[in-house]
Amino acid sequence: MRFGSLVEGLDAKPDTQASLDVPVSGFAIDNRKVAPGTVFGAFQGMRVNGEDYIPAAVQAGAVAVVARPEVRVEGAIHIASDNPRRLFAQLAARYFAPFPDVTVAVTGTNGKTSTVELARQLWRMLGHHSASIGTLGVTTSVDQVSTGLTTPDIVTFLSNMAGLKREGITHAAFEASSHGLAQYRTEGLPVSAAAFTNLSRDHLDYHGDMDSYFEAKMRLFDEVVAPQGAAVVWADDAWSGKVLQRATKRGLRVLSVGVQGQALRLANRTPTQLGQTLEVEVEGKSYKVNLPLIGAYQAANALTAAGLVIAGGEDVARVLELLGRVQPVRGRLERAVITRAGAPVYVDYAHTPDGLRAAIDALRPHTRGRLIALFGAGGDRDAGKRPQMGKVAAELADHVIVTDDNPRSEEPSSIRAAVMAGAPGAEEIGGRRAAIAAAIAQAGADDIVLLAGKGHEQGQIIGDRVLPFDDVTVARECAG
Ligand SMILES: CC(=O)N[C@H]1[C@@H](OP(=O)(O)OP(=O)(O)OC[C@H]2O[C@@H](n3ccc(=O)[nH]c3=O)[C@H](O)[C@@H]2O)O[C@H](CO)[C@@H](O)[C@@H]1O[C@H](C)C(=O)N[C@@H](C)C(=O)N[C@H](CCC(=O)O)C(=O)O
Ligand SMILES: Nc1ncnc2c1ncn2[C@@H]1O[C@H](COP(=O)(O)OP(=O)(O)OP(=O)(O)O)[C@@H](O)[C@H]1O
Ligand SMILES: N[C@H](CCC[C@H](N)C(=O)O)C(=O)O
Ligand SMILES: [Mg+2]
Repeated sequence: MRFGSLVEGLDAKPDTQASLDVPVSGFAIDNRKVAPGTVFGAFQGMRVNGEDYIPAAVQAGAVAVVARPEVRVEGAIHIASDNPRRLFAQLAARYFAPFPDVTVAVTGTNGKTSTVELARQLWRMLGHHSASIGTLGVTTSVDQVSTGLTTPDIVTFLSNMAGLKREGITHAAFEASSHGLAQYRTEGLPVSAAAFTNLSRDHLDYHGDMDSYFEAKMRLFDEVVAPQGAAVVWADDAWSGKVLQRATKRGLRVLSVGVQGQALRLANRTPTQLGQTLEVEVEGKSYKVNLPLIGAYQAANALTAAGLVIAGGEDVARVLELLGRVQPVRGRLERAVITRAGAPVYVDYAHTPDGLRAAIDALRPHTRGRLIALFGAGGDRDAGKRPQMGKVAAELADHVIVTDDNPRSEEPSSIRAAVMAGAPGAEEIGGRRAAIAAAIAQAGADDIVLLAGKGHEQGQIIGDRVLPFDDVTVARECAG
């Protein structure tokens, strides 16, 4: 592919008279990944300034550099833009195309992974070749490959999407995290529908305040989803009204979902032993759904996923019926083991105050005795959420154990202290294995144990080392 054809028609200003007729062999945002023929995106980051690596990228063979107009580029074409991340995404998308025919995105503080995974499963049961991209990696019905981040960088994202298309995937759902949206990591390809799950405290270390965090997420509806696209909005969140306004203003086809939803109205929800029964009203008709997942939050994610699939033209009755056959999502209210005493141990990815509330609320109807909640808070992440997580747990659980969850570069005991400050009466046990062992030893026959915060994660990040750690395995070992 020639660079000139990639730039054609885009609002891009090559500041050179040199020929644009050069072959392009790839795209990179990290100079260490530049090979001869690469287009390099030079962006100002949080940690370092990618513009400083332009000479190294050119040295390594970059043929063009996408960067701000004021930046100096020598020895390669300079494609200048005031928003280089966006332009880079547009160029890269042209290079990597084609993509799966139907692509949908999910944003929100909690529920993205569950929603994209359930959408993938629904499509598969409808007979489509489907995939999801997010925290669990790239998932198809035959494969799961981890990418490290929820929203991978733009080059990984677009090349993964193109790779899926080559494998025959026609339907793909991806998570759009607020970091990813702010950094244009998931742009360029046509997105036919976007969903909003909820908004609550997280990531304020990066976004500053809730309004900026909300705005970052709204780029999905304002800019990323296609102009003729659909917005699926969980209607029962405090921020939903604002999202609905934005989506309507953009002229999107709006499907609101939930107790206050108009398109899919949740008229009733009754927990059963292994799941829940939902009564859903659509265009005046009532449908009964036997969802084999527990928890109000998973009902919300399941209906949001159904909304995305229905927005793509699938039959309502069929989609709602298929919700009765979905599989659990890895690490989201996953039952790891039943202890010798008879207490079920659940692993969940709750890592925010709201997530913890949702996880505890989900388990409460299934608890006859005490609900024992164990969790920690991540290091080098939003510190303000720590006492709030403590407070939610202390209020809603019968016993709280505060332990470690990826301390990263921080001192584990100070993270625990910050959580403990919000959780009067909690027990502090450093070292996650010892804490899990203690929780399991304390649980009686009627009790239930919640291990929150790590879900599917396979490691404990201490300093810059990742030690193998899996809550499900450790729970089984401690219960054995
Ligand atoms: C805060 C954050 O989101 N950082 C991500 C972001 O960094 P950044 O743009 O600020 O980049 P930077 O490291 O300052 O570097 C600036 C530029 O210089 C380039 N560079 C850098 C060094 C070098 O030697 N050569 C070079 O070219 C980099 O590729 C980058 O383009 O872009 C980098 C490249 O893609 C990511 O690796 C990095 O993720 C870091 C590791 C991270 O921990 N991110 C987390 C917070 C994250 O993104 N989480 C979200 C949300 C999870 C959730 O939903 O809860 C996620 O989507 O996973
Ligand atoms: N709809 C929801 N409402 C409230 N809490 C939820 C909801 N969905 C999930 N949660 C809580 O958040 C946790 C993470 O869920 P999930 O992985 O689906 O979210 P996510 O948005 O992908 O998270 P991340 O930001 O880490 O990628 C769950 O384990 C649960 O505790
Ligand atoms: N995607 C989230 C996951 C947090 C999970 C928790 N285990 C932690 O490490 O804080 C983040 O990077 O903030
Ligand atoms: Mg996720």
